[in-house]
Order: sequence, then structure tokens, then C-alpha cells
Amino acid sequence: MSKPKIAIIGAGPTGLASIKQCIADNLDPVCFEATSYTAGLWRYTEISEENNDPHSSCYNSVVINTSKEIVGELFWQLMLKICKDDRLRFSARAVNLRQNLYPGTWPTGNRMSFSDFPIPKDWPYYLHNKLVSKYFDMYTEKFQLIPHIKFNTTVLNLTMLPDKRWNVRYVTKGKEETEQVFDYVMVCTGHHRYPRLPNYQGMDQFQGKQIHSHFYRVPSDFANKRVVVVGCGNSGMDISVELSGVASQVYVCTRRGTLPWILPRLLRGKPIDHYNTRFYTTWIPSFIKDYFFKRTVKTTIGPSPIPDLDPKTNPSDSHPTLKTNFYDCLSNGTIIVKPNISRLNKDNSIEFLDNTKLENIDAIIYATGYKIEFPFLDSKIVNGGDEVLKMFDEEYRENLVWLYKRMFPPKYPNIAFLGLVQLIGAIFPLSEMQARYITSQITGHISSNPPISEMYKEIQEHQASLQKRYYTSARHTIQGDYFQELDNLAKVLGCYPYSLQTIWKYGINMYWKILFGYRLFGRQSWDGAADAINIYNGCQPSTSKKNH
Ligand SMILES: NC(=O)C1=CN([C@@H]2O[C@H](COP(=O)(O)OP(=O)(O)OC[C@H]3O[C@@H](n4cnc5c(N)ncnc54)[C@H](OP(=O)(O)O)[C@@H]3O)[C@@H](O)[C@H]2O)C=CC1
Repeated sequence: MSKPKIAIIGAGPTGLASIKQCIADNLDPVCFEATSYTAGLWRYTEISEENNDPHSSCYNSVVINTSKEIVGELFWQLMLKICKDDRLRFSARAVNLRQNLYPGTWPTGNRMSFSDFPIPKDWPYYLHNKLVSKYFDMYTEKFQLIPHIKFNTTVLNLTMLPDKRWNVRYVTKGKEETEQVFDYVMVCTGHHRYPRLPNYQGMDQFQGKQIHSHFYRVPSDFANKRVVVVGCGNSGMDISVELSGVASQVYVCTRRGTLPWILPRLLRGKPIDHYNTRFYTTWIPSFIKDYFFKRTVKTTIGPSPIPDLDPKTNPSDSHPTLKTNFYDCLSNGTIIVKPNISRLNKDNSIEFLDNTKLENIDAIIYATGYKIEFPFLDSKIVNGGDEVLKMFDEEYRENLVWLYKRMFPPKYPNIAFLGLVQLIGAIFPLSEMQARYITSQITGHISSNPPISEMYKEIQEHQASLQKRYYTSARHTIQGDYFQELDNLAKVLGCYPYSLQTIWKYGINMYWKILFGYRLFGRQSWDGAADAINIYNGCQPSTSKKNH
């Protein structure tokens, strides 16, 4: 019997993990990649014809490519300790994804690595984009993924055939459009591709430079300029701090009138996300988490030197913002905070909602986030269509994602979206777990999805919980918690570390580490991932036998 044919769209980290998992499960993957390289937005490129088109898949978001310096600053330190001793030893036991997938990791260091491909021991906590793309090159080479990728190939359209297979229409640069039929489609194009811009009066008249953060590369482009950065997410913070050293003045615009809660990257010398353990995220009520969060901010970088700018919301109401030295720039005046813009003028002045005005602005950088779009697909496949959209607020609706288990559109079989979760944590381990979940379904190792009504109920509950937890914003429609999202899939796949099983096999010390990120006794290390890999290796995967 011929192997099921799987179309994978995008050869970023999620696409690469998907190819590898398909191969491991004896499927036949073909990956379509619009650019000439892998690793997606982690590969730093200059703005060029190839990557300045929002419809190309090679976006180099400021998210990680704000510049060599800033990425260095963001990522260099935080990787060091993570890759210590245990990890290599444990990962050597790795067999294949099905058996060992679940590093229990976070965005830094090995917390962002795939389960059976550890990040080299001597790499730092926070990786420079060069190292991240190198990591993916090593991964691609080790698992021989390149032969499965069609580079410079853009998917134009997907249509479902009467027999529920998918027809993929695509074009490779310099060639004719062509079509191919697949049994299943895995969409791995991510959610940081299409810039989301505000709509201010006079945008078309303003004579200065206006760009989205996605197209920002190096600070020198703004040397001695007066720059307004719109948005206070991680991009807005990173860019404004970076520019503060070269621009003649930087202004940051906040539509909420206040700044977000800003956390430092390191706490007591450890990457701050390492304190976010399974116990902390699962068992601690959010009011206690908020208390610790506020206390951390107050005793490290804050409160803000300008009290009026202190956030009015709770820390858990929004996606976290990490930036160590933003307040330094506020206190020395290199960054000045403004409310939202009311209009832009032809003479390069900008008016704000508090009736103040700035003259002679040279550039505006819109760090206003991203639109979730899949131009090759009917949008109702992803957002549920009008009957679903009408339940949501206008802005939230723009980025609504209506997928069962964050992957499956209830009414459309044989298609799944991977990496479409904005985790508080690294996405790679989840992408890998999702790939594993999908291929396990295709091969019949785990049950297929429940009836549509049940899927709707799950999605509705998930969306309701997001709306309850976060303030309404287009940036909060796909939020997820690292451990919970991974654990939910791990339980079905049979690699979740249940307490008694774990304690029986590995002892209380290891179980403690799985829960709290450090050992109860013995040599301390915060490298929870290493132990987790060991634990998950040890779990008998239910996926080794069909469960239905
Ligand atoms: N160093 C790192 O780790 C970095 C990580 N990232 C990640 O990349 C992702 C994208 O981040 P980012 O690019 O900052 O985008 P976000 O969507 O996270 O933030 C967008 C910001 O723009 C504001 N905004 C949105 N629409 C408007 C509007 N119409 N007018 C005025 N302001 C508006 C939002 O305000 P509001 O809050 O009111 O919605 C918010 O402050 C996030 O997951 C982020 O964590 C990004 C940069 C660096």
C-alpha cells in the first residue's frame, strides 16, 4: 500500500519538525517553502525582493531580528546553564519522537529545543538568531529533511476534493503553476507573517518614513532621527530601547495610556521563564501569581520612574513583556511615552489623543503586532465563518482562530494548523508535540477527532477562558500556557509523567524537578528539561499500540 501523502506548508521550525515526524511515522511528506531557505523568520536576512513581500513566507520579524546587537542582548545570556551535564546524558537515551518527545522546556536554552535534538552544551541561554538558525540547520542535516522540501515554492490555493483529499495548487519560481493531490495538509506558516497596522487619519499624507516593525533591521537607519514607535509589546520595547542609543529622540506610543508590566530577563541570575514551572502554572491561582509578578517587578526594574505610566491591569491580563532596560531610558529621557496618535500631518507633525503635538518627526515604526492570515485558504476554515465571528468584538475577530485543540478546523477533515498558539514559552516543543499528535491520528495510533459539536464546545470553552483572562485585543486570540498545552496532548499520546508512575520509576527527586524545575536534594540545576526528557523516555507510549 502506498504511503499517505502529506503536504506541509512552510519550512520554519514547525514545518521541519513536521517533516521529521512524518518520516518517523512512515508517511510521505512534501514541504512547500516560499523562500530559498529553512528556519523561517529565525533566519536573519536583509530586506530584499525575496522577503519584503508580506505574502512571502520569509518574514524576518523584529521579534527576533531587531538587529545583531539586540538579539545578542536578548538571547545570549539566557542559554548558558540550561545545556548542562544531565541534558546530553538524558537525550542520548532518546529513541524517537513517539517515545521521548516532551522536554518540558521553555523559550530559553534547551527549553526551546526539540525533544531528541538538544542544543549544544556550550551555547548560551538566550540564543542569537544566528545560533537558532544554525540549530535548525543541524537538525535538518541530521534528519535528512532537505530532500522533502520544495524551495522557492509558494502555495497558491488549497481545495478539498469530494473524497476529502486536498488539491494543492502551487508555483515554483520560474516555473509554471502546478497541482498535486494530498491525503492530509499540515499548515506550518505561523502567525508572525502579516503586519497589522493601525488606521490613523493622515497616514497617507505624512511625509516621513512609516514602517512596520517587521521591516525594521538595524538602528543605524534611524541615527539622529526623531522616531515614534507605536505599540508596547516586546517589539515596541526592543526597538525603542535599541534606537534610544542612536536616534535624536524616541517616543513610544501606548494606546492604553499606560505601560505594560515589564519584567527583567534574568531574575537572580536565572532566565525568568525558568521560574514558571509546571506547579506554578498549573496550581497557583492567578491572584497569587499576579502578586509575585508585581513584587518581582517592584524589586527588580520597577516601578516605572513616571508613576502615571504604571499599568492599570494585572500582569496576567496580557501577554508578558520582557525588557530589562526600558525604564533606564525613561529615566534618562531618551525615550518619552505618549498616548495614542489622533492624526498625522503633511508637515511631519503628529497629534496625540491628549491634544499634544510633536513636530518634525522623521519616522514612525508600527510595532502593532500581526494579522493571522492564510491567503491560500478560505478564511472561514480558520475563523469558523460568520456564525462564529459574530460572537466576538471587532478587533478580537480580526485574529480569531476557531480550531479544536488549537489545530483542527471542526468542519474540515484532513487539515491541521501547527504552531498557531502564542505560548508563554517556546513554541518549538509544542509544534513537535502537535506534529506527533497529527501523525499519530493519521496512522491510527490515537483516536480521530470527536463529533463537530464536541469540538465546538471545546473551542468555545477555550475562547471563553482566554477572554476571561486577557484584556480584549487582537494580540490575545491564540494565547496558550506552555505546560498545559503540552500536557494536554501528552496525556493522549501516553507520555505524560503521571506522579505515581514517575516516582516509582525515578524517585521523588526527579518528580520534584518535573513539578518545580529544581531538585528536592542533591546538586541543583534549573534545567528541568533534561530530567523531563528522561521521564518521558521512560513513559510507555500508548501510541505503540492502536488504542481503538
Ligand atoms: N525578545 C522577545 O522575546 C520578543 C518577542 N516578541 C514576540 O513576538 C510577538 C509579537 O510581538 P509584537 O510585535 O510586540 O506585537 P504584539 O501584538 O504583542 O503587541 C502589539 C502592541 O501594539 C499595540 N497595538 C495594537 N494595535 C494597535 C493600534 N491600532 N493602535 C495602537 N497600538 C496598537 C498593542 O496594544 P494592546 O496591548 O492594547 O493590544 C500592543 O502594545 C509576541 O509574541 C512577542 O512576545 C516580539 C519581540 C521580541
